[in-house]
Amino acid sequence: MPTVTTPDTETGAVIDQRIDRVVPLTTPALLLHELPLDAPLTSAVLAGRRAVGRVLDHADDRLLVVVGPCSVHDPAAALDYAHRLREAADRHAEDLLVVMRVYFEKPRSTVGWKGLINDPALDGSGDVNRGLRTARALLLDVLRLGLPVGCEFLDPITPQYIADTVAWGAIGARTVESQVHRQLASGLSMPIGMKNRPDGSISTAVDAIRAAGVPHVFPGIDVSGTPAIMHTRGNADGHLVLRGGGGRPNYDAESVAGALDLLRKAGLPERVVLDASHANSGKDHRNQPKVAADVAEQLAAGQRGIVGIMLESFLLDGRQDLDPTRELTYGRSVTDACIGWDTTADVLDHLASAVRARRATLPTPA
Ligand SMILES: O=C[C@H](O)[C@H](O)COP(=O)(O)O
Ligand SMILES: C=C(OP(=O)(O)O)C(=O)O
Repeated sequence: MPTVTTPDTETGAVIDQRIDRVVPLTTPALLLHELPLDAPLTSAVLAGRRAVGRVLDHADDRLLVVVGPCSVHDPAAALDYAHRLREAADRHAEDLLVVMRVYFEKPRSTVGWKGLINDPALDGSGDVNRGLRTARALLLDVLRLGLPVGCEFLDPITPQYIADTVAWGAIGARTVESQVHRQLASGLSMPIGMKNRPDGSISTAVDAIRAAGVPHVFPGIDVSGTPAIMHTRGNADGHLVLRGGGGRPNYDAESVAGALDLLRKAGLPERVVLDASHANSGKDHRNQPKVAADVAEQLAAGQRGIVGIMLESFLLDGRQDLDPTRELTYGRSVTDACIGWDTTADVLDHLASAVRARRATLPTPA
């Protein structure tokens, strides 16, 4: 055995020179014990994942709709939103598979609020223990309402605390090239959407789907919170999410055809989810219905490669700044601008009728 030498830390001059303080983090097992996924909810999550998988595999001709706030900052408002979404999801169940966006981790271009898990008090105090508890409690509440949930996985540790509740996951535009995130996706139990890079590169996301599709070995934590070597099986349900980038949208028919061609050449299933927000809307929420209308037109024309759409939507339209000196407006996003509820309901109606039109283009079974 080689001798393990540790640096001389007697003077405290070697390690943690830029760590201000260290606070104990609860373990995943403790949180799962406190807020368990009971048997009916477990069945609901499994059913949600299967349903998403069937849409991705074209075994179900509905459209996956991942819709909800850009970020959750107020669990009460998110649950209020979930009640409305649940009604709409039921109404459109024949045509749309609605998954609620319940996003707790925000990747920032530079700096900014990093989401409810990181900072549940919205004031920079960073009470991650409270953030994880609040996030998990809300996820269970949304599941109890009967909605599958979707979220972005950003931190490689947090999935052990919440991933059991999630039916659809995303690796975001800023991390899609990261080996850490591709490895993580290879071990996640739900279908994972890989977003194209912020500069518009689609091939990076295609590479990510391929990388996450195979087994990996990497250091992580197990459910007890113990450091562990994770041996993954690979995620066969990886798929591309087009969100625009490099100053250009990529939801249009020509971009979709190009992306499907890229997937085919890479030997991957030809399927895309179109994000109506982010660079596809130029970050202006008023453009999201226009993007959705274009997507609806492509669906009605018979485009089967489009398996889903993402919408950033909340109770009220637009966005507001986090300002400690002012009370926040209830139901309005504190990150990207969202479409409000009434617009969302119209967009869902429009998409559902486009799915029916696409269905009508199918040859009638003999
Ligand atoms: O979806 C949310 C934002 O687009 C993402 O977190 C980046 O935001 P930022 O560019 O404002 O930091
Ligand atoms: C951050 C997000 O998107 P993107 O990674 O496409 O910027 C998001 O969907 O919240």
